[in-house]
Amino acid sequence: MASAAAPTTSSLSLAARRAAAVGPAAASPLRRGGLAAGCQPARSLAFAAAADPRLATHVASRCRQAASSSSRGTRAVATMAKKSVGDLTAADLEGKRVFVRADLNVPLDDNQNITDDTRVRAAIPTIQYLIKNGAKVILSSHLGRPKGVTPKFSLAPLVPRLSELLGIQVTKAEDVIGPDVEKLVSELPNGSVLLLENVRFYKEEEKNDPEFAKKLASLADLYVNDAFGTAHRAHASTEGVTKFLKPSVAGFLLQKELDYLVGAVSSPKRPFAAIVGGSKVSSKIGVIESLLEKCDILLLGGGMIFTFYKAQGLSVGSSLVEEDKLELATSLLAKAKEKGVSLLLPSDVIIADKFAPDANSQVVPASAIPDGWMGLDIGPDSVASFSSTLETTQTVIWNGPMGVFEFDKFAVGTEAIAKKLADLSGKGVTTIIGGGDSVAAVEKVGVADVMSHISTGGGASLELLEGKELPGVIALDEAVTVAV
Ligand SMILES: Nc1ncnc2c1ncn2[C@@H]1O[C@H](COP(=O)(O)OP(=O)(O)O)[C@@H](O)[C@H]1O
Ligand SMILES: O=C(OP(=O)(O)O)[C@H](O)COP(=O)(O)O
Repeated sequence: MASAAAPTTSSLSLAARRAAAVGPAAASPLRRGGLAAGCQPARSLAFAAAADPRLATHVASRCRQAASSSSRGTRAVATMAKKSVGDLTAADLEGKRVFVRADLNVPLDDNQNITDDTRVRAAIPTIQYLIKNGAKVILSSHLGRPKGVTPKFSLAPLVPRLSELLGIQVTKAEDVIGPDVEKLVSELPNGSVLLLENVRFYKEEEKNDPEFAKKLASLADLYVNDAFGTAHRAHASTEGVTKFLKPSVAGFLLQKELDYLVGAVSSPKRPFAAIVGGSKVSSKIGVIESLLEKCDILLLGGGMIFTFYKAQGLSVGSSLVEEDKLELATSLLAKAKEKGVSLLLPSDVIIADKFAPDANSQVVPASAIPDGWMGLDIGPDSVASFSSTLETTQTVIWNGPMGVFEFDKFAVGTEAIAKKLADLSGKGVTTIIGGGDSVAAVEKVGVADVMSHISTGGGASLELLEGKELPGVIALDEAVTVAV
């Protein structure tokens, strides 16, 4: 946009105002804490506003500050901000067929009962907004990784829960495309929902086949992507379809995820601590390197610490070690030093004589792991020092458990960190749980509700934290900015 005057984020303020009109339904059910008060990037501001109307006023004001404080910053708005479903009014939506891609990939038990409905609940605000504005919602998702049509991966078990949460009867199609689906779509009244069958029953979905994407698009007038958990996949229903449907906009859940995982992490309230755990350093290299650019404190736990210990010349017994990553571990330690990041490794560990829930265990200093024993959790001194370090922070992001938390005996460190973050969240610290096993740990402890943000995407959140762009986000329309 060529203008001598600095562009402002007027469109974001508009988004904020429109989001405010959405009402409480637009607030994500996952959101419990407040947004970081630190200077957020403008994209995050827009997303915060749309995802949570309570933030609208704050966001509009922050957007003005961002616009006036830095023309460089506002250029970033123009290139990064995505158009939001909250930008669409009843005039845009009434009677329109809206293709909504959600991530309803929920766990089912042997009787096809949903065992964790988090993703269903997280999808509701966007659908509710569309229904209330008179749209005809064509809802699409995958479930599992079926190879062709597989009855156990049908989306049928989602219908009762969706209907209950939305307060209307959701209709289900037996297919994804084709004449029967087209007929059902043509019969949809305003403010109704048609759930398509598992989009991965067509191999063309994962191949991002343009003809298949075109057929999906032909069902609708416009597109909303709210499938954060699948936004790192360039599939027909997440990326391909945007080439045939305009506008293509972000849903409220997608916005909220980006708000926290990009916004709060890029411009955090400081001190900003990252806790990274999990099994292997190799699967977290990207995220550690990226976080070292942003955080003040990095706490490491989980199986990866033994590669760091060994790189420092300590004996690690039969703990998990990636021999080919010893140099990398050394260079990450050096990078932390160079960046002035305070990197903490556990000072003690809980070791086991075998990898089993009933293994014999003992607590030893990190420097004294005997041969034949393996470290499966961080020890009590480490929990205490990690906790007191976390006390000093204002923003914490956590990805990966501190130990083998699936075994009760070695879940203590992970559970203690989960409780500490819950405690900090209650004191106003922004706490972000970045998907995957850390979410399972937080849920196991029963403190999920108090965290500022719990991501609904494991792989997607990891890619975002690594600084990667997600195809499902990139493909969406840019928010319009205007010069004043
Ligand atoms: N000390 C350890 N030794 C072996 N495995 C571990 C250890 N600590 C944690 N793990 C395992 O790491 C796994 C999670 O790793 P990862 O997939 O990288 O994390 P996330 O899913 O949070 O991204 C868990 O299954 C856990 O049992
Ligand atoms: O569950 C999902 O990802 P996650 O296990 O990384 O959170 C998403 O629904 C994506 O599924 P996929 O990894 O089969 O593409």
